[in-house]
Amino acid sequence: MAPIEPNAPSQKPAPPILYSFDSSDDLSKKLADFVIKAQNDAIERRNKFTLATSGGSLPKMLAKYLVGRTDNALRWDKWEIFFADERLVPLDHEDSNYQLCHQEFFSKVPELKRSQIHTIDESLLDDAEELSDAYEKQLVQAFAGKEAVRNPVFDLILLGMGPDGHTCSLFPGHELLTEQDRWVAPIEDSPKPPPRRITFTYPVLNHAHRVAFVLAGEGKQEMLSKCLDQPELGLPASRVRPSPPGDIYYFTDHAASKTTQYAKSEFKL
Ligand SMILES: O=C1O[C@H](COP(=O)(O)O)[C@@H](O)[C@H](O)[C@H]1O
Repeated sequence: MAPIEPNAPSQKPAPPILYSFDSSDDLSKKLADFVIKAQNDAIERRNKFTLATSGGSLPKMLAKYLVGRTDNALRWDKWEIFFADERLVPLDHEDSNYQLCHQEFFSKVPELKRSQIHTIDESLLDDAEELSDAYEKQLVQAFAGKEAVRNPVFDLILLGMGPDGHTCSLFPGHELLTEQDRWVAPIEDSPKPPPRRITFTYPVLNHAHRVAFVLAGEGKQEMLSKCLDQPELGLPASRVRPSPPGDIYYFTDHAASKTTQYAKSEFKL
């Protein structure tokens, strides 16, 4: 999608910043602080906060310290939420990333209006190409409006990582790893069920202001090490390297970060 606008000067992406916390509870607490900081920066810049979230283990950790706060830190009316990937099932299906986020998060925030949450068009479930294009149009409306832009610039994209190194629905060895034109692409042969999905592509992931992987537990150890210590393997997750001035963060607990040799940073906002 969307050519136009001159290319940004090519600079090297910033190296990943790795945070490791004592527990997944501590991780959730710091993640909430980080999201609030991203929200505040975005509102100051553009008076809205664009967030893309993933499914899997992320929504629960994300919601833990964002839901039910009493400090008025959250400006829910400024949020605009997208899905970094979605499964092509009805929105109330147990495999739907929207449904998972709704259960764990959105349903517990009455201030969030349904119109602030960009879901797939269920009437297009039979046609992955058309559904994907329609979702991309929602991004175009949110980020381009009347102007043409080369890429959307999310304030924050939150990602998970599967045991094969996939992120969003970008899987090892898949042709979508080289997609450079579309912002959103269909995939009908996902090795992880369900097979039919849509996913953000690297042009979206790598133009965000902030991208954060959120990884807890021993099950994430091997892939985290491979991504950070051996980027030359080219795993889908390790290819997420936002162009300057974007930054990439890894929020982990000690169980996940036990074996990586990559330098850990002290968490500060
Ligand atoms: O299939 C998917 O998997 C990834 C990773 O999930 P996790 O349970 O290992 O955290 C997830 O980020 C993605 O949104 C989802 O569709």
